[in-house]
Amino acid sequence: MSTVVAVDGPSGSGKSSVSREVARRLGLAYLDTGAMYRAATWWCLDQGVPLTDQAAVADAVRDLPLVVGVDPSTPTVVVDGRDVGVAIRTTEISSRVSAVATNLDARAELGRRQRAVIDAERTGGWSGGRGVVAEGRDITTVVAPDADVRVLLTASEEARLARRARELHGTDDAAAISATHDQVVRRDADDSTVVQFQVAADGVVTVDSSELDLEQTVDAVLDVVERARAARA
Ligand SMILES: Nc1ncnc2c1ncn2[C@@H]1O[C@H](COP(=O)(O)OP(=O)(O)OP(=O)(O)O)[C@@H](O)[C@H]1O
Ligand SMILES: Nc1ccn([C@H]2C[C@H](O)[C@@H](COP(=O)(O)O)O2)c(=O)n1
Repeated sequence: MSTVVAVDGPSGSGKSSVSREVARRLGLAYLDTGAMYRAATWWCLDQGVPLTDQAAVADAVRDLPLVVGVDPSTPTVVVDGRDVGVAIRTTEISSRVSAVATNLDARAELGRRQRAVIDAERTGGWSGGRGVVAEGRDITTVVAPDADVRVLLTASEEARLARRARELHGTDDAAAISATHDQVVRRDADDSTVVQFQVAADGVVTVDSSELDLEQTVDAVLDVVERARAARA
């Protein structure tokens, strides 16, 4: 029986690192939906589409030539034949991606593609139909509300800022925290105007990683999956 695991949460809560490792350990596919929003943003900029032009962004996203690879050991993001795995992680993309993420037509198109990937992995696909861990902001609520396991991965703002600062600047001193504010707090505030990922919806299990390290957080999510599987058996 295949398993679909949906993970949402704010920036820096650990969704990507934790979901990828959970997928790897369970032999499931891994879908990073934030990477799709980032790829769409990269494409708009590459094509000279002004991010302030909502209709033009929606058109560009509808035609986005995107292929995502869902092997958790080597997830890939390819746009128009170009590997953009590194390019979509730049500060410029991080600071501009909310313009695409708050475009409702772009959300509809990317959500449709995400559902197609999840359905393919549920029934066949990369891991032979064993399932998928899909993470983002609206997977538990909009994209896959019917997932077998739904998790909201949270952490305090303080913990999330410190993690991102260490990742980007190698330190979590005051200057690094200040430089990270836009990528975590401002971005979440903008994204929250169109999607709810701060509070767990009904039936969604909250895992708070504020006081956990990465390994402990992976174990906590694996525990939620195991309990859901046991309840299903
Ligand atoms: N429980 C944890 N304890 C300490 N560090 C963690 C923990 N979880 C993740 N990290 C680290 O925090 C950073 C952010 O994690 P990650 O990119 O997985 O977050 P995210 O929720 O996917 O963020 P975003 O939505 O902005 O992409 C990474 O450097 C990661 O290694
Ligand atoms: N399901 C999703 C996934 C992502 N987003 C938005 C929110 C972020 O600003 C952006 C990039 O995500 P990240 O790579 O930082 O997780 O994409 C969304 O709105 N819905």
